[in-house]
Amino acid sequence: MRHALTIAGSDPSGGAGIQADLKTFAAFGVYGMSAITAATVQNTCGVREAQALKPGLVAAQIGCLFEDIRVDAVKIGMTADADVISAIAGELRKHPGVPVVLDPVMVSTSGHALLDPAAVHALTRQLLPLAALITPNLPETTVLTGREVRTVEDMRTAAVDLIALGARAVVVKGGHLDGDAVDVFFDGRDFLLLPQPRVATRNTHGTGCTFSSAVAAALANGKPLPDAVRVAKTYISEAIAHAETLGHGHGPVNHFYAATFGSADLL
Ligand SMILES: Nc1ncnc2c1ncn2[C@@H]1O[C@H](COP(=O)(O)OP(=O)(O)O)[C@@H](O)[C@H]1O
Ligand SMILES: Cc1ncc(COP(=O)(O)OP(=O)(O)O)c(N)n1
Repeated sequence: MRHALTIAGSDPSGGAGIQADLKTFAAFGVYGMSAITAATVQNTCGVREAQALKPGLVAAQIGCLFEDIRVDAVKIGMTADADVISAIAGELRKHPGVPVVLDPVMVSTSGHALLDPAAVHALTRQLLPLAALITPNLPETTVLTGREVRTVEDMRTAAVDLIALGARAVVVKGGHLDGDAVDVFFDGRDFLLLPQPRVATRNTHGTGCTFSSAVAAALANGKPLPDAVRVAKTYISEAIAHAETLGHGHGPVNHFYAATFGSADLL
């Protein structure tokens, strides 16, 4: 069995953050571990509060897992602030062979900051170079590149900018586009467009977390990066298409459906 580690914030409602990541790892038959960066108070209606853990505690969680259990892939989600980012980078630099998927989580759908805006520089300088793949959504791509991104053509241009910034490969996610949900993969050489019809649903809580942890799980299972991205896109598309309404706001996606009746290519 392969093993993956998520370094992310906790979502007590179970739709996003480490809870979504661990559900995704299980769907891919991957043993999941977690290092918590922050506690949030949130439900399907939004994030009310978030508090970062002490950086030393974040580093200690990561360190003690690597000491004990082989880690085949890492996913990074909410990093909260610059000190936590330095702590994560310090630990991951000790394990350069492990593929890292960085989801540069900045703001929740409900508009609550999940990353101190002053920490964007630390994220770009310290975490981006460690990542095999980064997976920004459109607003995060704008923050990282300074470029307004509205169309698939803008996404391609921004992907080139992100490689120039030091990313090894990127998926610019198109969940915030008008029209189809097209994601753009670029590894500095080849582009891969991942189109899917937009599902008309409110239940999109945790879609970015689920997508990035699906890529990490597929990498842990030994898939090459482009295949990992393709299977992750299939997984999130199935999980969104079959999401059931839960709570009063944006409900979670359906991991059970995607794992059981979705792509046969997860393992
Ligand atoms: N309504 C939707 N229908 C189909 N796919 C979607 C929908 N919303 C998001 N996606 C897909 O979910 C994944 C996460 O994208 P996005 O919502 O942009 O991330 P984030 O949650 O980080 O904002 C991407 O693959 C995106 O294309
Ligand atoms: C703890 C925690 N981490 C990340 C998010 C954001 O989740 P994401 O999948 O990027 O998008 P939305 O759910 O905000 O659409 C979160 N809410 N909580």
